[in-house]
Amino acid sequence: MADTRPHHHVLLFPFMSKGHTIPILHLAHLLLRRQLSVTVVTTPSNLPFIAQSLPNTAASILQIPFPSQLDGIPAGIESTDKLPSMSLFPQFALATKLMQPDFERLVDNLPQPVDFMVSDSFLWWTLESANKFSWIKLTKNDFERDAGDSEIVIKSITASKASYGYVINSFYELEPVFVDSFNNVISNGPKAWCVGPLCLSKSTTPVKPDIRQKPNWIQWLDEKYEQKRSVLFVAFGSQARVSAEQLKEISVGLEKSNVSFLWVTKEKESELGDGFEERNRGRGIVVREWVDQMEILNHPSVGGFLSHCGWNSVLESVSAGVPILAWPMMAEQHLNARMVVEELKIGVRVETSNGSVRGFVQWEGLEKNVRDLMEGGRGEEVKMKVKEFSRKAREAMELERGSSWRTLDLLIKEICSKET
Ligand SMILES: O=c1ccn([C@@H]2O[C@H](COP(=O)(O)OP(=O)(O)O[C@H]3O[C@H](CO)[C@@H](O)[C@H](O)[C@H]3O)[C@@H](O)[C@H]2O)c(=O)[nH]1
Repeated sequence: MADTRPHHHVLLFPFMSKGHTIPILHLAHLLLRRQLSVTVVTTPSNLPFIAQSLPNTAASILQIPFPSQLDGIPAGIESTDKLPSMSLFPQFALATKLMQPDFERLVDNLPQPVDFMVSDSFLWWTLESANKFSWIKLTKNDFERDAGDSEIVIKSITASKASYGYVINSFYELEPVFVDSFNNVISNGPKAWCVGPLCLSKSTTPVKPDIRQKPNWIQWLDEKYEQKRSVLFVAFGSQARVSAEQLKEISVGLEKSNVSFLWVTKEKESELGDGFEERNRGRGIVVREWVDQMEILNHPSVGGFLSHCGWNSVLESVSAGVPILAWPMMAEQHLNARMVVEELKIGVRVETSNGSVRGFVQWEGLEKNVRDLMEGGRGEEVKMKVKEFSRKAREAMELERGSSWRTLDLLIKEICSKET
């Protein structure tokens, strides 16, 4: 007999920041593949990005307005990567609380009851909403070291600690010691559930053949592959802002290194140094559009990643088996970089002129580090190690057998059996 039980319904509410939204959308794919009903809540300007990331799926995407007339936040900005300055981040995050009445109204009117919600700890107030509806809330654990004891961090941590569990975008085999000690020693409350890397969440069986025109940077990478050139991919995520002085050092360092590079940046040519692109034509390419970073990292010509160590970028590089040149800039990226270089040994770290982890990076040091990664030296060692973790990442996500797949199954089972 056909199974006529209603599918469990999950509500996802990503924070309005690309680096926070993307992994939750990957989680949506994993839930949809298990036949769960998925509803994603967002704001009008963020809706197209979400819809584009969940094409041809049964997910429903609902919107609530983003608060207007906020002090210091220009009208129309609904995502942190569009903020004129990252110093406005706390105001932006705190303002999301104004969405609470609309959010609760939306939930009240959903056609299907919600079994559980996964939201972001920066939307700390959703825990309060969840409790009003007697829900169980899951959050991801994200400590912002730089933010110290700011109001938003305190709210976020308080809500996380009171949640049912932490959905962690990682896999057990990447950091078993940390997962075990967190679950068995550190946390006497919510447990960490490693269900990633979420960037590997989509089924590998293509639904239909890829008939799109390849973007010009992928065609460029194809050429480099034919020329047997190994390419350094350079990208600093969706939020990090690099100072004008630092940009110049990067462009000089890349130019002097003689290494092929693909640099994704929003900066104009004048910021990188006049004539930079012309002088490096053939050897390097600068891309100012939104790219498919996973597609680039998985291209066979990409041999290294100069990264700010945003956690998504780290996991994407691990999944693709690409070693990292770690240049942490803000938030928890310094911790991630230590993990990459010192614990996992899948990357090297950029040298700063004064030896401090937050110091200025001069082109001479960068040139040396780039060569070290791309032309042997430490490169070979870290390359072998990252390939090993890439294999383990894929195994963790294997249908029904992988550790992350099974962890998510267990989590769903545990929550859905509790509420009856
Ligand atoms: O042109 C682009 C630019 C970015 N990305 C994607 O955007 C995401 C960027 O995420 P991440 O590498 O984590 O960087 P941030 O956006 O800077 O991430 C923020 O959120 C992360 C997760 O909480 C934190 O680890 C970081 O410190 C914080 O800066 C990744 O999935 C990239 O693949 C693209 O696909 N195309």
